[in-house]
Amino acid sequence: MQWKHMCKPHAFTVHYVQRMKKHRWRCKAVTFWCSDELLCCHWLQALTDLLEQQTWRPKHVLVYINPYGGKKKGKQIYEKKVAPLFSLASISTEVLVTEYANHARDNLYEVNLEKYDGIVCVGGDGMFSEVLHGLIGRVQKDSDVDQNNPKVPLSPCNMRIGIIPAGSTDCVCFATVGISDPVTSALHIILGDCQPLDVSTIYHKKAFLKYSVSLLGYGFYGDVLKGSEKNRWLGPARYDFSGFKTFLSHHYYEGTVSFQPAKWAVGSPRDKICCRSGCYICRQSSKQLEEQQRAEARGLENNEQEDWTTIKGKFMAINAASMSCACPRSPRGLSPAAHLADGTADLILVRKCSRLNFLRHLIRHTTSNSDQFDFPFVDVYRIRSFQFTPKHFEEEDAESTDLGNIGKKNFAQICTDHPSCGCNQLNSVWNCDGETLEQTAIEMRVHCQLIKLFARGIEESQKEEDKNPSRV
Ligand SMILES: Nc1ncnc2c1ncn2[C@@H]1O[C@H](COP(=O)(O)OP(=O)(O)OP(=O)(O)O)[C@@H](O)[C@H]1O
Ligand SMILES: CCCCCCCCCCCCC/C=C/[C@@H](O)[C@H](CO)NC(C)=O
Ligand SMILES: [Ca+2]
Repeated sequence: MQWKHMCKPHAFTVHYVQRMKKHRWRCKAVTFWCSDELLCCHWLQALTDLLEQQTWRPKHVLVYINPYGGKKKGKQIYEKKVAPLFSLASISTEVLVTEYANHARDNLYEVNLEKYDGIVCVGGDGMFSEVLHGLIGRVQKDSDVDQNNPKVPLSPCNMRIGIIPAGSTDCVCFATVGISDPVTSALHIILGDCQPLDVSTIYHKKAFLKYSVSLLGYGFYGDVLKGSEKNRWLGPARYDFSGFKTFLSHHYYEGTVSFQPAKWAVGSPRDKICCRSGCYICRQSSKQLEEQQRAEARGLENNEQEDWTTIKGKFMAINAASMSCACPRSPRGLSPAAHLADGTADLILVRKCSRLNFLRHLIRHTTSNSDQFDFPFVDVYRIRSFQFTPKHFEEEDAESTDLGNIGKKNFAQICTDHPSCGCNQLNSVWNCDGETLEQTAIEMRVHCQLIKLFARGIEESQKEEDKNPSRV
């Protein structure tokens, strides 16, 4: 609210949020005036009191800006579009423009977090991942939890993170707000929205590697990312360029995938029930998971023995999506019915197939509305954890004494399987929320609602509500 000197004697202006098309929000203003000063003051006091009752709204936030993400406009976006809204909403800020990669992550280990009501991250998925690692790591350190020990439950983070999209894909922002738009995201922060989010931990030989909230992808999306890093100068277009090249190279990778299905989960990857604000599936699944964990703690169920499913094969892509992974390039996402806060991920296995078939699958998950899983070479499972071991790793483990032989044997296998393309690529890399992982043999486990964002999930559109009137 703001006092204004106007031609009328007494007036005040109320700024409010207006919903526009496609989940975009804008800030609008309406000015009230009257000739009675006392009445005007009463109104103003009543509104101020109401605002003060909204204790979930942040008052002081810590802002990290990556000046090099996306089109390198992070600083400009923040100064022109976000800072004026924060000041209008009386949110005070401390701003750190990062000077090197991992600056924000390292800073989060040192800073006095008690001073802040939230953290704001201006950048893309990579920058968000930095902040995520800094915050989760810091909370574990403060609560004496060893994040490197896969058996210890992690402490949840109550400090919310807001994402101002200024990257190339901005998948986490898009999938939690419904649009990549800095003003909309700033308004969600100002209103103090809260969206819990699942976080996956990734280990190599039981040693902690990374956290992930969106895509953990091997094969196609690993190769797209690896190729794109060489062409960072192309900005966001580097993904399309690398995507095209990766598609032409048509590699597949051999290995073994084992996973634990999320038996308690309500919903399945092909039920077409998308995660929306106040999602019923997330609420029910997280409740069931809590019950299951209590039973496990009492020793009624032994999760270590619980049935693992194992699939050996040749894969074009292995994608674990902890959320839909919707983004402007894939508006429904890699797994449209995956949920933000249900404690599960959708594991998508795309087995070796022809180029044409792979293209059909790609087109379905990037542009068309048809079911991308409706192919005989694609399988999808809702899981709580999974492991992947590439074929050569299994062999290396078995014959670790004779490395020369393994090299020859693997090269021979690739050449006979792939006579025409002459490829010699044994392994892909993992794409972990847009960062590459060095290790290929990994284990992933989902932690239900480990962090919270300043968001509310994607709001149901009128069309969706008409289709699913009784959902929420
Ligand atoms: N000052 C800096 N100099 C160099 N790199 C930085 C700096 N600050 C952050 N980074 C790193 O830049 C990387 C990419 O940033 P960001 O995610 O913002 O953009 P992007 O990669 O273009 O977008 P997306 O991840 O959405 O595809 C991150 O991994 C982050 O760690
Ligand atoms: C035949 C051409 C195909 C082009 C494919 C282009 C890429 C499509 C992008 C969909 C990605 C959705 C998953 C999001 C992943 C993000 O975590 C990550 C980092 O921002 N982005 C990418 C592209 O890996
Ligand atoms: Ca999930």
